[in-house]
Amino acid sequence: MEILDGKKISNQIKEEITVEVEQMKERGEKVPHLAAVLVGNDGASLTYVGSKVRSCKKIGFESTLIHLPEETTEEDLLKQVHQLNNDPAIDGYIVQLPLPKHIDEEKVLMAVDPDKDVDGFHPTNFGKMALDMETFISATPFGIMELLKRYNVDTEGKHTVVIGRSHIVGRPISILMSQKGKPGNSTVTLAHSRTKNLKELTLQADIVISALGVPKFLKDDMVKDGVTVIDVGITRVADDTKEKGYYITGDVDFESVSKKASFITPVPGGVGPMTIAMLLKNTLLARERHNG
Ligand SMILES: Nc1nc(=O)c2c([nH]1)NC[C@@H]1CN(c3ccc(C(=O)N[C@@H](CCC(=O)O)C(=O)O)cc3)C=[N+]21
Repeated sequence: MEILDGKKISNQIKEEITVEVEQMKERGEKVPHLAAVLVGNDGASLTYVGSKVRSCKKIGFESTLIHLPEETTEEDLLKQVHQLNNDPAIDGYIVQLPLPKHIDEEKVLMAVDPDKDVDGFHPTNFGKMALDMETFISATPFGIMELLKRYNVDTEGKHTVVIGRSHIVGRPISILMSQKGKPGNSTVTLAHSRTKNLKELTLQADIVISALGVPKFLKDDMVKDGVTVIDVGITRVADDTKEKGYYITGDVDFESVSKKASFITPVPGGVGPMTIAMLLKNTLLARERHNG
């Protein structure tokens, strides 16, 4: 069994980006500038956005955090989005999800300039991704593909079962895994909450990608020997004995499933840190495009 060490690989990627940023500086070019918009005070969102900003500092990017109150109106948020679209100093930005209930997420994501959409959530970028065109690929699926690539996990002709059909993980990763390329060329089954024979499917899977958000959902009796398991679920479980008041767990019952797996991602330290690294990678690509 080999651990797909997202923490380690994400640090490698960040080091690679740091070198590129230094070269940009030497050429007298502007360095990448990432902005993040956060509405409200969701604990997990604060952690992620904080971690993105810290990473920017570490690798030499400029960063801007726009923290708006929970009561921000949709209109005001859209104004902020247009401001970012029109600000030549900003290469790319993200609007952290989830947004408060009174704001129409789709409307906001549609307003983001596709050329600055380093999350790859805009329909233009999602469409390009689905059509094998060069574009910003959403950070989480991009991170999973990069992890498989760097560990040389063989996906060619293998059966991949994706659990979860979200727009930001399940749907795009099902497309990427089926595309031509390495990694890729996989036969994909996209399972979700209405799937009836899930266990039957996962037992056939060479690769299981779980993006469900249900702690310890995937058990060892649901997978075959030698399976590759990618755990995208990150759930905070309240626990007073922990310093932070919670612990983090994935969709996978790691202890039992890892005994059968040939490759497996841990939580924390797997897909999460890769997501941040690939967001930075997309921002670097945005800057390179703007530099021409
Ligand atoms: N516009 C937008 N883009 C996103 O990419 C986006 C988003 N909204 N909303 C929420 C999800 C989730 N997400 C994570 C990023 C890093 C970790 C991460 O670094 N996790 C650490 C643990 C961090 C912790 O302590 O909670 C780990 O798995 O090791 C997790 C999850 C990005 N997302």
